[in-house]
Amino acid sequence: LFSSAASSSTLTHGDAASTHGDADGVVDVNPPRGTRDFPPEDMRLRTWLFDQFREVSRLMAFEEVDFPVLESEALFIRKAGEEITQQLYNFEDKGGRRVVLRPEITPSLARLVIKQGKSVSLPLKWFTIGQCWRYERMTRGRRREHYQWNMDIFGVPKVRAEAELLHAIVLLFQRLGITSSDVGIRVSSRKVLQAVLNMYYIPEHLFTEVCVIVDKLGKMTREEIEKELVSTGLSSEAVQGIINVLSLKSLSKLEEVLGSGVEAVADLKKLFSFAEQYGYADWICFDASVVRGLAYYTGIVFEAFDREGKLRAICGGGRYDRLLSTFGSEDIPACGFGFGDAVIVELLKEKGLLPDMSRQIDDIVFPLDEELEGPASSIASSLRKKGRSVDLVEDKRLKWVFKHAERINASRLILVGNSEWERGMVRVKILSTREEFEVKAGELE
Ligand SMILES: CC(=O)Nc1cnc2ccccc2c1
Repeated sequence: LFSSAASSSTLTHGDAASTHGDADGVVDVNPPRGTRDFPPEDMRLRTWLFDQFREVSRLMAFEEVDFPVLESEALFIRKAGEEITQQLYNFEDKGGRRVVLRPEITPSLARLVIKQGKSVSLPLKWFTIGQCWRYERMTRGRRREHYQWNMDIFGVPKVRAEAELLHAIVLLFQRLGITSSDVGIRVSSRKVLQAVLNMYYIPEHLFTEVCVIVDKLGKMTREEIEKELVSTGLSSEAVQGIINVLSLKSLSKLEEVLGSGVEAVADLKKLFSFAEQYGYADWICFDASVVRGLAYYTGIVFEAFDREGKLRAICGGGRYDRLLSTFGSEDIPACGFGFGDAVIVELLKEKGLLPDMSRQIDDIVFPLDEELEGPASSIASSLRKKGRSVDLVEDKRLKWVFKHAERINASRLILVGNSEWERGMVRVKILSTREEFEVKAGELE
């Protein structure tokens, strides 16, 4: 989905002195820094991907919802030091209101659930595909926007909700031709970290902060993580305890460390047994280092990764049972995931799985001279009413039309010529077989 907006091409107006644009009247044709245009070919790929998101949402019986990209800043002010809240695309509008271009979707979902209040019956299964924004100093040249598919379940406290979400993710990968040898999904629970902090009598209020720090494992060295953890006031033995547990990759080892009967272990065991029943067990693996970087997760968390380790996380999510109370409402148990539009396309390119994105049109209708433009239009109109996509072409030489027909993969070329039209006929050329014949204009379909 990357459009080649690299060159700083500029558009010169006919009248260089045009009023809008820069001093010398030229307009920069590139979109704002960190954003993309979607010219037709890129848009066909994006539409194809979003159609896959929609089809999986339909299979899972989720309902589509939507929200403004613009939200109150208050929805995203959190104190846990997450990267996403330190890069808010925020500003003050002309009414003096603090607003943001949303960096994520979940808070908007929570807002709507609260707003709908008593009028919705639980469980709710909602999905949306929406653009999200961040404002980064351009030092890193990264994108400032991307599109995310979000699937969320409200009102199901047990891990069968997470099992449903994982099924949606696996269904999506399978639809794209990705297998469990290409991609895995690391699964853990924040209750693992909670249990460790309890073992070291660490106060509850440090939990979220520790999660955000630990999420940087893999992006920062172990020493840096330890330093950050110590700076929150943790004892060095607590830090060692955390680091050790986070390196665990087997549930039985985890049970040895945390003891049996710990909720985290029970949840994960149940989830892995559900995975067997769904038939996606070979897609998931326990990995205690998965915590995800969002402050509000409270339970199971997961992220999909490419097994070659070349790319960033493909998608991720988890349980967030306490988010609504941070907005002053009664809590409703919830879990969900976000699936971005960028990494998945890089993966498809890597695996040679990008679909053929060429155009396809049913018919080209072409009047062979000017006074036949009227009849050509009536033919185009009747074909379109029958559901045929018609490209009505005029003011072109026949040679161009044949080239154009190939370029847009037209199935038929319908030529409206004088000699045929006088007899109420048109000439039809089937472009795949080259066969050509005359048809009564009224019998075209
Ligand atoms: C790979 C990519 O484009 N990431 C990306 C791009 N824009 C964002 C904007 C908001 C939040 C996360 C974002 C993440």
